[in-house]
Amino acid sequence: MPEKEVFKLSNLLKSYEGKRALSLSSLKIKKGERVALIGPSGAGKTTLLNLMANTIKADRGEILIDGIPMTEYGFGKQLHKKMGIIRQQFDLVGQLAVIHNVLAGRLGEWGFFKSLLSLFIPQDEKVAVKALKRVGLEDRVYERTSKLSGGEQQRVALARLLVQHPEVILADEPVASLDPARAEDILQVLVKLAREEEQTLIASLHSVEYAKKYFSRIISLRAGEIYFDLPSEKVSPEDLNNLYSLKEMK
Ligand SMILES: Nc1ncnc2c1ncn2[C@@H]1O[C@H](COP(=O)(O)OP(=O)(O)OP(=O)(O)O)[C@@H](O)[C@H]1O
Repeated sequence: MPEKEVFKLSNLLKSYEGKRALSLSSLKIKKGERVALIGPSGAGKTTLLNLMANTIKADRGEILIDGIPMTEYGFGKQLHKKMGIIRQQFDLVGQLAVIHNVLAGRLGEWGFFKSLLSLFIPQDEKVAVKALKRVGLEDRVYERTSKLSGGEQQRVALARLLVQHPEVILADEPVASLDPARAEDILQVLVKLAREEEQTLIASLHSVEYAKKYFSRIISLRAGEIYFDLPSEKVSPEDLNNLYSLKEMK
């Protein structure tokens, strides 16, 4: 049986002020794949993730999610159920208790009043506590989020993802702002959770070492185009040298 494609991108073009940021003819990502996006600064990694998350629009081309055009999903609950996003800035509200930030993963499903009520009496508390247990923060549930370290805050963002339980996780530089030990720790948790939940994971990373260690497929971008797209174990030092060399840059 053929494996199911979560993403099928064709003839995509995105420019900013007339300058091409990303152009790709075809890209398919299968359900359950763990894909790392690598490449020099400005190569188009964030642009690609934002297009996949529907937070920006392409100038032309088509994105199919589970065979259905992105445009048919709109910005509603359906897409929220499908995709979760995690960024290096964590996108947490520091003044709120940890539990409220975790339960923000439910906002896409809750109506306005339930969301508002939850700020006073946390709704689905058990679900949030369970998620916090899985990321090792069960003793910080009611603490103010800003009091947590960067690594702990990123774990809160992971617990929020667990509560949201999307089919696909798009992670934009999820560990860039952490020190190397914490970065690896968070990446390990992220990959483990995605594997356990059978989620598709697509993450942009600056560390080639982590890309090779934790991801099965590496897509490299350079100057807005796919430079190579290979199983991790097939990526050679020469591929990487060429990818990051300054000489041939367009
Ligand atoms: N909002 C914007 N307005 C104008 N140009 C933009 C905008 N966002 C991105 N760009 C340009 O598009 C190109 C691709 O940027 P993008 O952020 O996708 O790269 P990246 O690979 O994620 O880089 P980095 O690793 O530094 O985060 C760059 O030339 C960038 O300057």
